[in-house]
Amino acid sequence: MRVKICGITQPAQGRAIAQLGVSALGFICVAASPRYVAPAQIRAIVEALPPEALVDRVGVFVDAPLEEIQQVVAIAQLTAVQLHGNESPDGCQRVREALPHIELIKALRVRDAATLDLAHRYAPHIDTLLLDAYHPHLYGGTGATLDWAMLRDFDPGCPWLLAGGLTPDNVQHALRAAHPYGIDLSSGVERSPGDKDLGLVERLMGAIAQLGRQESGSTAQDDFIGARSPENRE
Ligand SMILES: O=C(O)c1ccccc1N[C@@H]1O[C@H](COP(=O)(O)O)[C@@H](O)[C@H]1O
Repeated sequence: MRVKICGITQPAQGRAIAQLGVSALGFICVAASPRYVAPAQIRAIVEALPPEALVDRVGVFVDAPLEEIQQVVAIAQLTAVQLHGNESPDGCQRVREALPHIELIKALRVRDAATLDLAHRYAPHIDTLLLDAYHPHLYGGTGATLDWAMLRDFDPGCPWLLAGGLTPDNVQHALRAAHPYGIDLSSGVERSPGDKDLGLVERLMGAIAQLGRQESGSTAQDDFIGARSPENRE
């Protein structure tokens, strides 16, 4: 199970969260968000990560120009880009061609079942799909949940991440209902926007490991936690 914790703003918290065994850290590159971090600050967080922590570094953008995305990737040493706005499949393809070695994640904000039908149009142009809850005024980090039952058989044709209002308390319920290859959390593991609660991240990892043990009948958590970006582009 790939676990991405998004909205990291502080080097010490990025480092501590990486040491808890998450697969990816997310950085909000959207100036209007209370979780915004400037590229130089992301770089400082990345440089503070323990060298042994193999953690993906994801920049989150909303309808940003390609040149801006390229600049931030270079300055901040990102390994992945998450497009969280109204980017089209063609727009995703342009980012993919400009940044061929960077994982491309496209977020769809799910308003109803019709949004899920769009997924197949994106799959050929991206590495990973992410489903977040729809909010009329905000792009993300809202804490609103999806209808997980609707996602029971969801298969977009590429790996997908479940986001939207996940917490240590509801993650097992969500993962029994839907079957993503990974999850993404922001507000469910923080004290206030951008200030992560390490205790909640620890509880989250415990809840996922417990579910993995229950489902496999094993005592090892490694099979269930820790997958990094999909190697599906060769
Ligand atoms: O977190 C933000 O402020 C944000 C701003 C703009 C686009 C995306 C943003 N966050 C993404 O929101 C989802 C889920 O958040 P939550 O767990 O419901 O709080 C996650 O994918 C973040 O990357």
